[in-house]
Amino acid sequence: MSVFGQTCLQELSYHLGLLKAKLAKLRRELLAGPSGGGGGGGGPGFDVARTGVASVGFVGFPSVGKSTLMSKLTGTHSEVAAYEFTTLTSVPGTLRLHGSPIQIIDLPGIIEGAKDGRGRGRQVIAVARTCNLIFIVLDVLKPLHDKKILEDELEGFGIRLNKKPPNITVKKKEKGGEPSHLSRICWLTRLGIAITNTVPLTNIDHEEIKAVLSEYRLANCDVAIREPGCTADDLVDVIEGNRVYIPCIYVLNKIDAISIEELDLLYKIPHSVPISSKEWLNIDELLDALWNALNLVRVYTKPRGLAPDYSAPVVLKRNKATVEDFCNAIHKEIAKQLKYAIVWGTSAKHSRGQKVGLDHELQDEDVVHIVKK
Ligand SMILES: Nc1nc2c(ncn2[C@@H]2O[C@H](COP(=O)(O)OP(=O)(O)OP(=O)(O)O)[C@@H](O)[C@H]2O)c(=O)[nH]1
Ligand SMILES: [K+]
Ligand SMILES: [Mg+2]
Repeated sequence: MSVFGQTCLQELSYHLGLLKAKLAKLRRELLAGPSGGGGGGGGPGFDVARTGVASVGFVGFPSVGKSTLMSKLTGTHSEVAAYEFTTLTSVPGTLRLHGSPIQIIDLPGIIEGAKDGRGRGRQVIAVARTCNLIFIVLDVLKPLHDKKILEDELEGFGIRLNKKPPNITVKKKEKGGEPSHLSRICWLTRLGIAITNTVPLTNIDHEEIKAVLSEYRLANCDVAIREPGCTADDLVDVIEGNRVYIPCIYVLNKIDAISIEELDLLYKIPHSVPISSKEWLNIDELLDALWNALNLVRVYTKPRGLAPDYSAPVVLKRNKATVEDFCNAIHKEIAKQLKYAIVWGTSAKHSRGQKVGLDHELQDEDVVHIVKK
């Protein structure tokens, strides 16, 4: 490629990075504006009293069958009707799955433009942001079109679906202040930026990185990228912070209204489960997917000389499942009184039980016996 071509490409990358960063900043300002934040878009936010070990929020267009599903799953009444916007506020219920109480939150339908204040969309998305799992409920007769719109609405509110936080760190260094607009060009030429990538970068280049950093006035910093697919949007996410990474299941409802051939095509959508909430079809698969996505760890307590109590597990989150977390879930004094614990199950080294301390990581269905000092 000619030197000229190379320079053009670099400039293009740079401008692209700049645009992405500017867009993210504008979006943040819009959300923080007078009608922004968790509330806005007319009326106060929904207050949901939290119960259970984890929560699942239902997001979808009106009349896709959210309330039908929620009512049947939990036995809690949530109005169902053929007209749109039947549900006007958040309606929580409890589903008991594998001995674990899980909060299911039915929400009003949202429409395109929800994140920008249309309808009660912002309140709905604000609740979804605090859930451990999101069900995007879709009508099988128009799933792909609606899916994209809903994803954009949630994205715009800082929610990242089925995604891990990007493996990028941006560390500010001490020296250097904010440049004025006039000195911007000189400033860019003497940037104190060090970029380290431990893997080849496929979706971002150094020009784009520099552009994003300059938009955020990060003149002196170390950037480390440790995964190949990172994009400028990922970098922006890391700098902006305030993003939430939530698993999502696409619930493709009303399969009773389509043919088997059409159903085969639907199965190709990643993270999706086709169901009929009205005819109660394929709900087992949905519950399995729900359980797996929540990534919970059930721990059974074993009192001295007795069999383990399998009816009431202590339920922990996968990355917060040490013996200490287990103790704290029972009573906040127990960890202090612990001499040691004996663990049986996947996390134990041998089947006759392993003696462990507070920092031992527990696995699903482990049995624990606490020995006090
Ligand atoms: N054919 C069919 N119809 C369904 C199914 N699930 C729900 N419906 C119907 O779809 C209509 C809307 O159901 P709702 O449960 O009120 O839908 P919603 O998503 O809660 O609606 P809003 O609260 O208005 O957003 C009702 O007439 C339901 O009977 C299904 O699996 N198959
Ligand atoms: K409805
Ligand atoms: Mg409803």
